[in-house]
Amino acid sequence: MTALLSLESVSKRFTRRATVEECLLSLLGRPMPPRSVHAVDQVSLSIGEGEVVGLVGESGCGKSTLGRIAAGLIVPDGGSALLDGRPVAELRSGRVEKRTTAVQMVFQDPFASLNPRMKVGEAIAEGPLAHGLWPAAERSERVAATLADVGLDPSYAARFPHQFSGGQRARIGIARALAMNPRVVVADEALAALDVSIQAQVLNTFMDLRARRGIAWLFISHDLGVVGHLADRVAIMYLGRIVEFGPAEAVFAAPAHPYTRGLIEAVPRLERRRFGFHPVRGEIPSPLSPPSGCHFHPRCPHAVRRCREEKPTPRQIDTGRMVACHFDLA
Ligand SMILES: Nc1ncnc2c1ncn2[C@@H]1O[C@H](COP(=O)(O)OP(=O)(O)OP(=O)(O)O)[C@@H](O)[C@H]1O
Repeated sequence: MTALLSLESVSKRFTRRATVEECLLSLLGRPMPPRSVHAVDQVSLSIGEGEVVGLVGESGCGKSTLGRIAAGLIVPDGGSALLDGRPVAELRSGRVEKRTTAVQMVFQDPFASLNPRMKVGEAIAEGPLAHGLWPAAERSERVAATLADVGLDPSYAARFPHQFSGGQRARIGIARALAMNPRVVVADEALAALDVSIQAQVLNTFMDLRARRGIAWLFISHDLGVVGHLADRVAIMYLGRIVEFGPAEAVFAAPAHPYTRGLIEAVPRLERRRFGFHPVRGEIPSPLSPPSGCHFHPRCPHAVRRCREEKPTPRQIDTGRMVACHFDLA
């Protein structure tokens, strides 16, 4: 499949300020803890037209940062994010000056960014009117059609944010993104706050939209079970790096990375045979001081000395499948 959106070896570091306590302790001779986080470390990923790619990993592994780079909201320190071969964001003095409207983002709580006094119809129309994507005269019809697209009654346009349930809010978040007529939507934990039954309904909306509108999705979640229902291909991320990537069915049927195996073992809802893999043990290490070599080695049941010393180079194991592990664990 030809890539519509491609991330090519993108990296992003964040530096935080030292706290007052850290400064005082350093005056007393205590070493300063690291202040720089390598949130995304040379990640390459592509999404084809109308494709759903799931991006999975534990909290803090860099999923949101990667999603924001894909949407042009964050400038990577290195590498590039391209839509149809063109940068998703134009920069001036290292800051985003202009970004494409063709990649939109949906967040876990889309209402956090909404003015509580603004009617939902106004909130949906705000972006497309500002970008000249809708003729002002067609505003009401366009809002109504967008609400209908996500399974909501067009009369909801006149209501205020607080009048909606969690599932409806999630749909309105999707509607705001759809109003921009995107080719790719980055959904960042868009279902995480919802009850399981509501999640299933909103998932159906995603699938329906994909079938009708041919939109590609980068679907970010810590929940492999949810991603398993939706994604064509899946990327597994661990401490800033993609450790496994491939067609979702193939990855779930025969996961090649010990971390993927551990995640699958931990998902009760996946209606798959149990593999007898080791569940992921221990806590995710601090991204401020990640382990040497393969970042996963302290939690890996197969780790040997080489894993502590050498960063695994991603390698192809099958058509369209990649794993970053020194060993063939099959
Ligand atoms: N603006 C920022 N400034 C400083 N550090 C940041 C910033 N944004 C993210 N980070 C750090 O980068 C790392 C990756 O964060 P990110 O939010 O991308 O991970 P995530 O996998 O999406 O986590 P979660 O699921 O908890 O949102 C974390 O250590 C986080 O603390």
